[in-house]
Amino acid sequence: MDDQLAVDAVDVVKAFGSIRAVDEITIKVAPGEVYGVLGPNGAGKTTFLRMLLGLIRPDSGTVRVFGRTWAHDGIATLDGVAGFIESPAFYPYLTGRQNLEGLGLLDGGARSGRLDEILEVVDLAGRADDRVRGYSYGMRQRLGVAASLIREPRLLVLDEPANGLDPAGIRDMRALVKRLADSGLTVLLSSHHMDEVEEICDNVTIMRRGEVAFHGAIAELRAQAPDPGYALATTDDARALAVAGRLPAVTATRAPDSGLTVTGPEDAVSSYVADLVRDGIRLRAFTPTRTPLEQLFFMLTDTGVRNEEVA
Ligand SMILES: Nc1ncnc2c1ncn2[C@@H]1O[C@H](COP(=O)(O)OP(=O)(O)OP(=O)(O)O)[C@@H](O)[C@H]1O
Repeated sequence: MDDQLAVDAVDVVKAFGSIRAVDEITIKVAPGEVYGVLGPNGAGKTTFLRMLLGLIRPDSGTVRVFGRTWAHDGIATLDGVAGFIESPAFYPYLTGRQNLEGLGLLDGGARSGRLDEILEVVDLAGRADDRVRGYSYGMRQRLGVAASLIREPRLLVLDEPANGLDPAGIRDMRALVKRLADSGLTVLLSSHHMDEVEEICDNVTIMRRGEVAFHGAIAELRAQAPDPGYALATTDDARALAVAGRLPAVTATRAPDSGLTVTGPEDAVSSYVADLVRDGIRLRAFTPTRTPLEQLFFMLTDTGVRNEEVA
């Protein structure tokens, strides 16, 4: 049964000196799913992905990819696996297509028409004959995905593919991963931003200092998320606090600098705002702080929980 899994990593440990970068991690990825490995800087995501790509070996535990292990199958473990760690490197003075042709030759030559298909999928067909020197960072990242696709993998491993991209670049990368998943490819990607993965991943593992802080479906994670939080500034914050005191579902506290931090279910917060307006208190600012999922992510990974009262 487990041979059917794209990734079946069990109790994997990897230490660098005294640092247990990956500490008994178990991750199982079914074929065809998009799986997210999330965590703040230094959580161990890249170390785990490097083990999947065969760049380093685990100290203990087993990493099976489509049923194969390094101990038993050696280099064949990587059949059907492709991806990149950090940013891919290309020859800037060659075009995107020439770079892919060169990489294709290293792999024994891509089949005829394959490069055109790939360039279409990564949305670079119109720029394929421009030099990479003129590509945006987002285009280079997509060319990196294109390079991985030459080998016609069944599993694509991407380390923080949206890192360093602007919002449009993030949107394009997300759309690309969705297209690849729709074509049946299994994708395992890492990220340190909840909002990058929540729309595209079926399941996630959230890592904290090498260990699993959460493991399961995004829907399950949503169910555990706290109420949303808002930054509020009014013409009379003292009275606004008093109004909140009358509403059991809403919590308002003074923010460290100025204004108030308000948390509560969306409906209750809407009623609170209506009460403020009715009492003649005007709003100067009312902005969401973090989405509930982001808030949960920060709580699970102990990284800078700003709104303690949400916990
Ligand atoms: N080759 C190495 N030698 C020594 N320590 C390492 C090595 N690779 C990783 N580490 C350490 O292992 C821990 C996990 O690092 P890793 O790069 O896997 O985290 P990450 O979650 O990918 O973080 P980031 O988002 O910053 O890439 C860190 O403390 C890191 O300093």
